[in-house]
Amino acid sequence: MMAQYLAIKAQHPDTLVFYRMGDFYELFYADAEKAARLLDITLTKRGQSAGEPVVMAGVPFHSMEGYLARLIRHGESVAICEQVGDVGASKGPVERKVVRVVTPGTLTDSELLNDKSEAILLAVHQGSRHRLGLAWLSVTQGALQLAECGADELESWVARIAPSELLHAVDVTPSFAQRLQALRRGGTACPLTQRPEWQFDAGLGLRKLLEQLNAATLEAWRADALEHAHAAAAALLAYAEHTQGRALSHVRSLAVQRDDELIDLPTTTRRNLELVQTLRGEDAPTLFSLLDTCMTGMGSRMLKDWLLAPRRERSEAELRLDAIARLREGPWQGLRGMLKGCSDVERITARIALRQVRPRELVGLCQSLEHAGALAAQLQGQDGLMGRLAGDLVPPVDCGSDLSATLMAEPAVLVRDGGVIAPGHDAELDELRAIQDNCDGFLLDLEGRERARSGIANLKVQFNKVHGFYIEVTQGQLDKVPADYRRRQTLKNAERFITPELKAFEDKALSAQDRALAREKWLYEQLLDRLQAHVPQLTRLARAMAALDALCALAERSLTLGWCRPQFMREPGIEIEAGRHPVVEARLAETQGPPFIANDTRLGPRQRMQVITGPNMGGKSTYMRQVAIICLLASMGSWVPARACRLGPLDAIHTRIGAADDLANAQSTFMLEMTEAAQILHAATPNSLVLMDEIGRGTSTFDGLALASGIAAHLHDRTQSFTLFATHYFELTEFPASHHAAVNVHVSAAESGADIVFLHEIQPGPASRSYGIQVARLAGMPAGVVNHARHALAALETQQTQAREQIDLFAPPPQAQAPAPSAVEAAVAGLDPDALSPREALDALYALKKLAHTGDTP
Ligand SMILES: Nc1ncnc2c1ncn2[C@@H]1O[C@H](COP(=O)(O)OP(=O)(O)OP(=O)(O)O)[C@@H](O)[C@H]1O
Repeated sequence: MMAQYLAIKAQHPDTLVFYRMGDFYELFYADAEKAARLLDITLTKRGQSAGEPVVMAGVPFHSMEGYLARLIRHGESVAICEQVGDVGASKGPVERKVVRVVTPGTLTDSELLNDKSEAILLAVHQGSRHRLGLAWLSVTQGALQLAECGADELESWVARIAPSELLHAVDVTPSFAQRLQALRRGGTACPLTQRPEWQFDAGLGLRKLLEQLNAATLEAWRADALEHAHAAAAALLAYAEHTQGRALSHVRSLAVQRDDELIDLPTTTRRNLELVQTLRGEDAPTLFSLLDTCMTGMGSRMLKDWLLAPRRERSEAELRLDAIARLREGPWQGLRGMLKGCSDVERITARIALRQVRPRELVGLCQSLEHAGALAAQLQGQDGLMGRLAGDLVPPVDCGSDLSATLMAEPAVLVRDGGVIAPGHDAELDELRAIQDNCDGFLLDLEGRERARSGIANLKVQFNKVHGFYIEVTQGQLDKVPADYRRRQTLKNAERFITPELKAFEDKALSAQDRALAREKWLYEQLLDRLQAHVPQLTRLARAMAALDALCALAERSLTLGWCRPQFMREPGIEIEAGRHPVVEARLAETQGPPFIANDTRLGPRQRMQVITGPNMGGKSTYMRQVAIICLLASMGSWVPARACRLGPLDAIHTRIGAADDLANAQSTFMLEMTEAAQILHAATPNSLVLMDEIGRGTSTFDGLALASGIAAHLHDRTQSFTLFATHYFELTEFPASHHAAVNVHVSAAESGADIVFLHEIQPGPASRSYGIQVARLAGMPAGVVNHARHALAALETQQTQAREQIDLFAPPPQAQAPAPSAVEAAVAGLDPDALSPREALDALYALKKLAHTGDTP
């Protein structure tokens, strides 16, 4: 057995092998030690192999899911090795095989997956000339995606794709290896899995893609020239198939992502805007947690996808806005009622294709198909997006009826336990089940008949596990035993017999159970075969259901939270009337705090930059974020928290807000701040929205102020992005005076005695002062400290007014002075070749040579 185990283990060196032995999965040696540590299970030693005791640890097969989930969370992969041969069929151990490999990126079990997010497997291929090929896939979604990018863009792509596992070739260049390690350290950490180099082969990838999509060329997807991505796809598909132990017949769609098609949302932006995670790394309250009132997991996943990958092109967003407008008018509540009981059709469909689906999931699918039919009927006659969804929601013909006719209404959890196939579906199964059910009746009947035949009144027909069925006759009655009784066993006071009739019954009854189980398994496989044909249509249906769910959630949000429909315009600009920050507003409402104060925003070609000043706690960050969030919501096709909103073209949202020390990457707060700012200055365009919050505060005042002014000038003059620039440097309020497209605004505050009241209103003009000391007082700073600070402030202010010298922070730097000519240059300039004799020319040449050598004047 150990030889068999070691042979299997050799094929899965980096994976924990769960080796099935009876009711347990056992792990051996290093695997056992690792599992014992991660799962807190007992390590034992048994027997000997090659002279050493065998170290092992096991988990019961029926609670495997829980253990698997914990291992996957630790980034481990597990190969599940089952007994596939018949016990006792051959000599030696039962044949065993790895039936599938569970890895973080290829999970399909509903118990192991988070229903609000996808497990995504990403393969990255290092191509030539610093280009990378990317291919990714969610096995449960069955949608392949390809992209190519520059090597330095890897991090932002990985952040956007958010993979659960990343594949790369064993041999990569040192610089690429460094990038991969940086990913591991960064916020986008995911397990890295190495695959053999030869699996990243472009030709192989192209062939596999064509096969998968059943197409002759990839032109229709504009993917035919993406060689690096083909290479990544080759490794991706090979690995996914390897883990599932079969081909992925449900993977039939392909999309190519080009970085100029999506609105760029760098990692920092996702983090700073708290789109799906708070700054502390929690799931709520975030923009997504506020938006997500979906009824199904697949709806939530689609909504998240819309939020994180908004398109620059607006036609799809317009369709969604139209659909939300329709839903608001009436049907959203009814539709949500129908969506409520629906199962995760998307994941169930993938599990059908992978033949891993469980009976109860299919019953769930059957009910969901009824709902889908009802939803389709409700949407009948609509045009636009809703019409498209209505078409896709029509269930495949006969699929539901087949499921309901084949399966019991409440089947057992696992097919191998039996009790899954409905009575009346299969005559043979019914007969086998009848034998089991009729057992008691038959025995009573036989007992009666035998008593009458033999005249033995206390004769009993019984069953035990060791001896099977028998007729028991007590000692005193043995002389009445009929001639066809055969002795089976002798006890002290009785004899046990068997008759040909009882023997025949025994054979039938005992085998009936096994045969019924085998028959059920076979019938279930037949059902799976029939369902394969419906997989493409079920996939479309699932996507439509998810989209409808997401749209209904957005319609509900827009009504409940009082949002408006945004308008897109061709001209550049961001115009928001009475905009609000939805998450801050919701939190204030929850805590019964003061109402949220709405603010207007008007940015356009003539007014591209707002320099925002005002007290701490005044609401600067909230205001800036709300503008970004409103732009993002509009771009994904959602209504927005405002009274009106008009939005011009948008290609990116960049943010530089606050600074958390990135100790893991050994970057100081200031270094990080400057790195992020530099990235923005390089990447932003006139169609980008840039939020800069208190840039420069991480260093000394003069350095900080000088840098902040330089950055503001660059954004204004060079990149010309739409910029919200919040600052505590009052000096920067002079910026708009010399920069035509910049204006001052401030968040208002009022003083009442020594206290300060925040009005949270954005008003034109610069703030008059900063109120830092009042805010500190509000925060509970000891009176002594506040008093000290007041005096110090007064002293500093007087000193500054006296010493103040008018410095023009924003004047362009003087041209660097042209360097003085070198000694050689000066000597050459003094020569007139026409006036030199050959001898003088030769002398001059020697002199120059010497000069160049010593740097001396001749
Ligand atoms: N428009 C608003 N209406 C009501 N309350 C608001 C508004 N804006 C901000 N607030 C409240 O004020 C708090 C502080 O806001 P915010 O963090 O935006 O201030 P800030 O000016 O950026 O402060 P700092 O300069 O210290 O970073 C918020 O948590 C919120 O509770």
